[in-house]
Amino acid sequence: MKKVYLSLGSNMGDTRANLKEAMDVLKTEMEITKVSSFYETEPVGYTDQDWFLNIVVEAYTCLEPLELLAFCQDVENKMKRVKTIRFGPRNIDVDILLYEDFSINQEVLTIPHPRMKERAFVLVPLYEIAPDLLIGKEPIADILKNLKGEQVRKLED
Ligand SMILES: Nc1ncnc2c1ncn2[C@@H]1O[C@H](COP(=O)(O)OP(=O)(O)OP(=O)(O)O)[C@@H](O)[C@H]1O
Ligand SMILES: Nc1nc2c(c(=O)[nH]1)N=C(CO)CN2
Repeated sequence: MKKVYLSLGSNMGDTRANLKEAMDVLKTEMEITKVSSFYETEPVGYTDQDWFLNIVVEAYTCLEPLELLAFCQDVENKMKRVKTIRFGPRNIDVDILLYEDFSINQEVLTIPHPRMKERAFVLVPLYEIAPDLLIGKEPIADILKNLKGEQVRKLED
């Protein structure tokens, strides 16, 4: 089993229900061992849209990296992903952040996720569940300290 971190986001429809449904489908191929709090987050990339609800999960899976990518896309397809423009509104988005200490740099799959170090909506929930994590060789705490990211608000349970 390989340890992975995934980012889930939604800003259309019942966003909390969408994230929960995505986790239920993910559980068919992985054991989810940690789930961050839910965070309301300012949109990044394309700002004229509703705030997102984001979480990060830690999970263990037998899927190889490209199988995991295809499975994340299956989850989105199963939920009939509505997606408009790049970085725009969507009912569900499932991205691979990290896969053990594996790295790959292809257009179809880049790990670590190519934009994760600039995104508070990824780093803040990730830090909550994995404060000692290294991203590449850098401690997540150091990356977060220097981040001038978008606003994120942790929701209480
Ligand atoms: N680590 C990764 N996780 C998920 N998709 C990836 C990853 N690396 C590359 N991709 C590729 O990115 C493509 C676009 O993914 P997607 O539609 O989710 O982008 P986006 O959500 O608009 O932007 P972003 O990736 O910045 O969140 C996918 O088809 C996939 O092949
Ligand atoms: N706050 C926030 N902004 C985003 C998000 C997301 O999940 N949260 N996903 C995007 C997909 O490209 C683009 N912008």
